[in-house]
Amino acid sequence: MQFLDIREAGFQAKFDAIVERGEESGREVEEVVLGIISDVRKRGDAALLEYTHRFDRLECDAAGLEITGAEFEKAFAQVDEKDLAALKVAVERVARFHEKQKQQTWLSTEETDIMLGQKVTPLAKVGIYVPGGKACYPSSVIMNAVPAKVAGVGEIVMVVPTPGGETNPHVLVAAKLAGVDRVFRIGGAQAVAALAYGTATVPRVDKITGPGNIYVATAKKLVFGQVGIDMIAGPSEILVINDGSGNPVHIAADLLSQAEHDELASSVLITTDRSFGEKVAAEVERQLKELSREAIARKSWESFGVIIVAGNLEEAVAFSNRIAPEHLELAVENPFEVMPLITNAGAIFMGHYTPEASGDYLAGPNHTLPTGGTARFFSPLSVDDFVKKSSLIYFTKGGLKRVGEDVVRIAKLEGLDAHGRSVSFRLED
Ligand SMILES: NC(=O)c1ccc[n+]([C@@H]2O[C@H](COP(=O)([O-])OP(=O)(O)OC[C@H]3O[C@@H](n4cnc5c(N)ncnc54)[C@H](O)[C@@H]3O)[C@@H](O)[C@H]2O)c1
Ligand SMILES: N[C@H](CO)Cc1c[nH]c[nH+]1
Ligand SMILES: [Zn+2]
Repeated sequence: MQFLDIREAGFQAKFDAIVERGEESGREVEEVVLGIISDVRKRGDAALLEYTHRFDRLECDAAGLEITGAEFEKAFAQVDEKDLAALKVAVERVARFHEKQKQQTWLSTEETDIMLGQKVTPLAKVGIYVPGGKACYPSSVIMNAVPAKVAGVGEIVMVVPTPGGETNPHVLVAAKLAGVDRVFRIGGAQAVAALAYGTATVPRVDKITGPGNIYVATAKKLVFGQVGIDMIAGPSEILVINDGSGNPVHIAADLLSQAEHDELASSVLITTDRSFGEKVAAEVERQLKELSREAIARKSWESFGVIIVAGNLEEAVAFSNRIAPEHLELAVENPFEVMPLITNAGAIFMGHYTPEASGDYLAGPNHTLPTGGTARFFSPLSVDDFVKKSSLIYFTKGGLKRVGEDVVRIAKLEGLDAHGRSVSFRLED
């Protein structure tokens, strides 16, 4: 972990290194992932099975890649009643939030002789990636499938790695509750390639959404164009802005909540109070020892954990905006005063009683969020990701007469005669 002060010599260089976190290793991963994608594209199921064996230690034939009805039934029998109820609460709250995002087809009749609008069409087939390498994520099933369902997607195909062939029953139950149509036990870059290009067993989809580790995030970036993608949602990140108020025990727990996801996860605290920062640093050390995933969280904290002491809240906000974190906690006295100053963040958690984990599971907004500074231009996963829009244009004869001459004029400016004639012929009618 690095403990930095904005006023210390060399701060800027150290800060820039934080912002550029992982760029070097990113290039190496890209080479590996490119190889996997082109292999799956060329050899289909045969390559998919080989990589699944190599990375997930799962040996089966192509038919064995799809989860069967009997496996879903077994999963429901294994799940505790209270756990099932909690998953249902999450589905219900996430659905209620995403219902508000739904957009309708519209036609404007502002002009009596011209009608303009937008037709909203759900995607026919989407692939949702549910991570499963180092942890199981029933919550990611819900966060991806529910908005797809709300949007009216025709078919939802889910992929999830099952290391050692262990299928997590909560993941399967969540898939059923959220309305997933088919589930394949594959993961990593090979699963993304299979969904992008299709194999004899795995259907090709129109868009791939969902979070994953650096291999998954890189694969999605590389297949973009062949298939739609939602965003780059890679290793988790949290940044906490603090003004000295609140409880260091809580903030340490919040920082570790993201560190425990992945050795590549990053946790940053920017505080205006040095002694608060020191207390959080000590508390993180104490809490690390209590975690079942201590090894992962410790590696992440040692490599990408940072505590920064800022001169004031404005300074803290400016640095946060440059980092553009996936999750931003405003652990300050008046979060609603700070929130308008935030320009780059995937999700903003406000106040001392809104731990980031509330959003991971069931607050309602999506937990699939942009990472690696991409919150500068990406938004959280939403219903919008599962629809496409077509423009609607209708001219009456009068409408064309009213604006047609200007069309002809602009066509002339571009030297495109046929364009102009397609209008002028009609004007002569
Ligand atoms: N940004 C978000 O919205 C969000 C949400 C949830 C989780 N996450 C992140 O998702 C990730 C989940 O990671 P995970 O590892 O548990 O599961 P994962 O499913 O993302 O990755 C597992 C797969 O990675 C591939 N892989 C692992 N090592 C490899 C190697 N050396 N070469 C090639 N491929 C390799 C394998 O194919 C394996 O199946 C974490 O980084 C977590 O922070 C992000
Ligand atoms: N924090 C993750 C997004 O970066 C989402 C998640 C799922 N389960 C727990 N956390
Ligand atoms: Zn989390």
